[in-house]
Amino acid sequence: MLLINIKQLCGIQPEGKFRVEGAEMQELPSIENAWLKIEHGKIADFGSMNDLSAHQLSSMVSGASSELMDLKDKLVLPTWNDSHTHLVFAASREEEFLMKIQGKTYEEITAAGGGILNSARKLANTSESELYDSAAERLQEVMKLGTGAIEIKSGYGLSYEAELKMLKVIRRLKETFPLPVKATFLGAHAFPQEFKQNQDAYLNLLTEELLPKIADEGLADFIDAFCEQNYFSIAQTERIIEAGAKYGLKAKIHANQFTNTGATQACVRRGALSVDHLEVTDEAVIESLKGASTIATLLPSCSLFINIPFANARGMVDAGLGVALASDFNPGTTPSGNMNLVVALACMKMKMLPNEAVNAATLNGAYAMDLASSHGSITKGKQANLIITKAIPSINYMPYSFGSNLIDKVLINGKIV
Ligand SMILES: N=CN[C@@H](CCC(=O)O)C(=O)O
Ligand SMILES: [Zn+2]
Repeated sequence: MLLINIKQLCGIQPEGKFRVEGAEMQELPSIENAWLKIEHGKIADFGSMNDLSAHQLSSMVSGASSELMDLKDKLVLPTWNDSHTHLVFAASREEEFLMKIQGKTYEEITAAGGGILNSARKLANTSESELYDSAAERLQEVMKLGTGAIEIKSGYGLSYEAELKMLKVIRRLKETFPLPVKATFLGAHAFPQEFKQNQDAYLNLLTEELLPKIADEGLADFIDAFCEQNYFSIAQTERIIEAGAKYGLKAKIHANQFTNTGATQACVRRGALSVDHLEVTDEAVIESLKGASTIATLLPSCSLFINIPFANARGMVDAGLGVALASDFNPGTTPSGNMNLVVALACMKMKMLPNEAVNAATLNGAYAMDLASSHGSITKGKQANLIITKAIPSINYMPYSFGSNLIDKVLINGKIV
């Protein structure tokens, strides 16, 4: 396939560049009036139309005659890489939405029988095939909205059987969809009612029974815990991280969503791949991330939906950190997997410049899923997972015109989805 007359080819990075940080995030290296060639699902080559002689162009075009796209006035960029979702769930929770509109907080809704345990009750009575069908529908929808790689967590099972059921659904999504799907084991999402007074027994179930089984069947790529007051303490989270590490699972941890009690610092010390949320932070949190391999993953749609602070993206990037953006798609705090909205919110509510937000949602999102060697930028040899926009004036127009769908086509491995 050959794409020609691309108004702007955005997000070009050299091989070996796996994330962008600090001031570098403002750069979105691009070529105007570009071409790009796809072979075997990968980016084979690209360049400026201006550097092609008429002869070179005509021989390239005749070689690619089967699939030639003339993209005058359209932009091409890497697909969004959504590194934090809970896309497998049994049912929506719009009853909680009404409580929220009436002024109840997330904690109050949870205390009234909502929250994660509400989703777990619903999932316990839903079959694997029903779960697969609804998740597949959501995944198809977000792919069309530009998502070209995704992480999906368990965590609405909270029992031996139901956690495995969720992870098997994710495995089937991996097998049936063309985009990379990374599975994260989030058994430590909330304590089931029967373990509330015996938390150690639940941790034993997770680390001594479930983890060996999950590792044996290759059902997870990462491990996660909800490190928060009334959920998992720092010590419990550390135990989860260490247990995962024994089986080669890197940690991606829910941290600093509602309180700032040292969760991020503990995860950085233990070499987590990412710390996610970070709505409530201070200078010490930012300081702990400097020079770390751990990336901060920010979820602005969650802040919008449950009305909590937006993460201090500006402070983080100005301090030299790299940040990733993700959707947090889940039925409770973020019933949307639309990464275009995430990018727009990052600009409107977190003071990120459009170039920074695009980098955060593409290359840095890939980094947060260990996918940056194959995804996240326009680089020869990477997978041709690309967004082709409609005719728009500039990349800035994407977050600016936040209510419109500006995507014309999405290519995954060079094929239109
Ligand atoms: N904070 C923890 N987990 C989810 C919400 C889970 C739920 O309410 O169902 C989140 O990332 O926001
Ligand atoms: Zn989450």
